[in-house]
Amino acid sequence: MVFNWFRRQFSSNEQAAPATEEQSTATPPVPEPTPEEEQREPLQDSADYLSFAKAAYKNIQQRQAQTQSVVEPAQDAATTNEETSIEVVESETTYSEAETLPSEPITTEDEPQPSVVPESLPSEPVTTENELLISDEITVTDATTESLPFWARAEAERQARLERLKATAIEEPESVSATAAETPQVTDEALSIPGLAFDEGFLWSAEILAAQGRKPEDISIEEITWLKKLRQGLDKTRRNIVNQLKAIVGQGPLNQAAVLEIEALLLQADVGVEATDYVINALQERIKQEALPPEVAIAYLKEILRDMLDQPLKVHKATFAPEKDTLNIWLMTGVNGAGKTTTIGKIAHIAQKSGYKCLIAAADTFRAAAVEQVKIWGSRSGVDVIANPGQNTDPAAVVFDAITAAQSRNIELLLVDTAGRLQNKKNLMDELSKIRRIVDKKAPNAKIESLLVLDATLGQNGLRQAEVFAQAAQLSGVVLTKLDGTAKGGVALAVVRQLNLPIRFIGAGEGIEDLRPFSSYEFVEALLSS
Ligand SMILES: Nc1nc2c(ncn2[C@@H]2O[C@H](COP(=O)(O)OP(=O)(O)OP(=O)(O)O)[C@@H](O)[C@H]2O)c(=O)[nH]1
Repeated sequence: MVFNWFRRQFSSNEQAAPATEEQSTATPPVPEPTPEEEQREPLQDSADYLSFAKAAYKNIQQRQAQTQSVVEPAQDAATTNEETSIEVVESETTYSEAETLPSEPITTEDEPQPSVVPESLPSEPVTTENELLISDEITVTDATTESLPFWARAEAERQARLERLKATAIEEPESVSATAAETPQVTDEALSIPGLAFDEGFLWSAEILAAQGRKPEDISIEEITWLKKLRQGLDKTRRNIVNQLKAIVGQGPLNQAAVLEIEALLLQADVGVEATDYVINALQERIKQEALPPEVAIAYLKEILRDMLDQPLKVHKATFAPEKDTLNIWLMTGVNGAGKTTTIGKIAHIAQKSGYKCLIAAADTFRAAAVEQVKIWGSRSGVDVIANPGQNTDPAAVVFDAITAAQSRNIELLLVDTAGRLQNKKNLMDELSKIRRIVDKKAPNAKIESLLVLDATLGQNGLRQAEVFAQAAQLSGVVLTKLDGTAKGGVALAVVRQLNLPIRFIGAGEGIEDLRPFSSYEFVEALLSS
């Protein structure tokens, strides 16, 4: 099964067979609600959301069952970090701008087949009739929960819902299982697909996807897994600011004193002065018009944060995906330790799984260890690496060889790991602009992107570094890494506000699956969710 992360669309025909070029080319961009979806009544209350989650869960179970019957279970090497054998092409070119560039392509081995990795498969056969027998109606919250502020009430309702889920076992209708009589009493385990429990995280993730107009049958296990990881990754930030924020907002109509408390909280979360001023001014403008009850205040705050995160998309293109059947070259910049190499491995992994032919250029030749590290990530993601064996060799030569190899192999996405040292701005700028000149000369028709990899745990310090790169590298976006490692996830707002660059991907863990395309809606919901 190919899930195209860059398009966030899971089309049923891909389910039948690995996505072909045409299918994955045909997959529509990130799901804008279709006309019928726009007409569809938005889900109203938690009963709707529960039905949606139940339908989504059942669909995932059915897809797993179909996959199980078609494909032998296969370990996803990338997720078990087993290293698959890949080709490391040693590039011998020495390159100076004075010389004419060598023309003949490098001889290449057969392209290793991209690993189509079926998802991990459930153990027990699952049938289509399996119904999660959960009472659809949600019991009206009792008096105790009524007295809670709205966000705590939602939590209490969710807990009640979860208890209800646990209390109602799945009963296999007689027709479904010949051995129904011997079927042991269904326990909690039946409520979960291996690796995907029907739990609070699932319900929250399904709600987020439903609110974006998705249909239950479109929900994929990959998206649910990522949303759960994103929310978990933002736990530190949420605990740090959100509970205080909701306590402030929950006291009643938002007033001037509360707004000042919010200002202190945002600064504490590394949102930065510029972004904080923007949020506070927007809130103050709004409370001049009307006193905001808690749930309205939180909803309005979410809207302000989303608008701020989407601001750069007025200048930069909204969707960020490699163009199919053409050479895309993504230059990855950032200081050492920001997570560049890890990010290259993660992007290579989702590119492979999304049906793109990918190649990596190890052009950060300053440290031999950095080249070795890129090779390790290449083997984890099953993507070949073009590297130069020499110590401290010319990065431009590696880029040249990598483009030659990419062109001869019809590669669609070439990821270039560039130097990250900030020894001084001039050297950095010279090196990056030289690489850019080669790319423009050697691959004039390629789609070029230049991404800054930024360590979220550095907070405002990271931003000062980012400003140097922003001048040197003609950046078209940011990859924000280590969100799981900081209580200052607010730095995402500062990045966007101060650099006016869109966040394109976020990293929330050291594993190869811990990076996904950025969605402002999902980020803000994970940040402010109860
Ligand atoms: N917790 C967490 N750790 C991360 C994340 N991304 C990268 N790391 C870790 O950060 C450290 C640095 O990552 P690298 O990819 O080596 O950083 P780099 O920018 O390539 O640094 P150099 O290799 O020195 O150029 C490694 O230990 C990674 O495992 C993330 O999203 N979360």
